[in-house]
Amino acid sequence: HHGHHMWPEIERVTMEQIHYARLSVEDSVGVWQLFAEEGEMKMYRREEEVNGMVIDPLKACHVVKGVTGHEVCEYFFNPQYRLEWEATVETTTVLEKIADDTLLFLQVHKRIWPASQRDALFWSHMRHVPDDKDQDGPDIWVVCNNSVDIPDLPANTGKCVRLYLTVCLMCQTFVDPPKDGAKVTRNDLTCKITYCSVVNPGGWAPPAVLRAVYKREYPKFLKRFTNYVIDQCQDKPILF
Ligand SMILES: CCCCCc1ccc(-c2ccc(S(=O)(=O)CCO)cc2)cc1[C@H]1C[C@H]1c1ccccn1
Repeated sequence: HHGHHMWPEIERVTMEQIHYARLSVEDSVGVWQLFAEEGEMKMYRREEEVNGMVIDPLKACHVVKGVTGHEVCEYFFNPQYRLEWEATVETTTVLEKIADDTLLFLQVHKRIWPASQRDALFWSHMRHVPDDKDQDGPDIWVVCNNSVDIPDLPANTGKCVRLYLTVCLMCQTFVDPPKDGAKVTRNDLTCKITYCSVVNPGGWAPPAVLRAVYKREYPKFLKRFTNYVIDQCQDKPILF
C-alpha cells in the first residue's frame, strides 16, 4: 500500500496522532478539563472553537482487564463489527480497500436533534507500533481515522452535513506473568486505552447543544465499545 497516493498522509497523520495520544493530560499544552469519570474511564476535553464552531478536542483514558490492545483495535477497525457497537451510525460503507490494514469509509450518522444529520468520509488505518527503545517496551496497537476530501464524493450535496474528524485509538497491553510459568490467561491481561478525537461538525450548531451532545455521547460510546470487546473476547483464544 506504500504506492497508494494517500499513503504519505496516512503515515504522517498516524505518527502525529500517536505522539499526541502518548502525551499525558498533565504535561500537554493547553488546559484539559475532566468532564466525565466512570470507574477507570476518565474523559477530558479542551474548549476550542473555530469560526464560532465547537471543535473541542477530546482525550479519554481507560483501563480494561481481560483483553489485548490488538483485540481492541481489531474490533474498532474491522467494519464487520461496526454496527454492533456503534449506536450512532446509521450506515457504514467501505468505499476502498487501500490495504489489509487501511480502509476508506463513508459513514452516515444518525441525526442528533436539533442538528441536521451528519456523514463522515475518512480513511482508517490500523498499526502495531513496536517500541522504538527496547524489546520489552510497551506493546502498542493503534487505529487512526482521518477525514479526507474526495472530489467524486463532494460534501453537503445530499441530506447530510459532512463532518470532519481525526480520531486515534491507542492501546497498550500489559501482561502480569502468572506464577511458575503457568499459561497466560485473560485475568493476566490489562489494556490501557487512550482515545483522542477532534470532530468538526461541519455546519454550525449551537455550542451549548454540541457540548451537551458530546458530554452525553462520548462516555456512552467508549463504555459501550469496550464492554462489547470484553464480551466478544471472553471465550476466545487471546490475540496478542
Ligand atoms: C450535531 C452533532 C454533530 C456531530 C455528531 C457526531 C457525529 C459523529 C461522531 C463520531 C464519528 C466517528 C467516530 S470514530 O471514533 O471514528 C468510530 C467510527 O464510527 C466517533 C464519533 C461524533 C459526533 C459527536 C456527537 C458526538 C458523538 C460522540 C460519540 C458517538 C457519537 N456521537
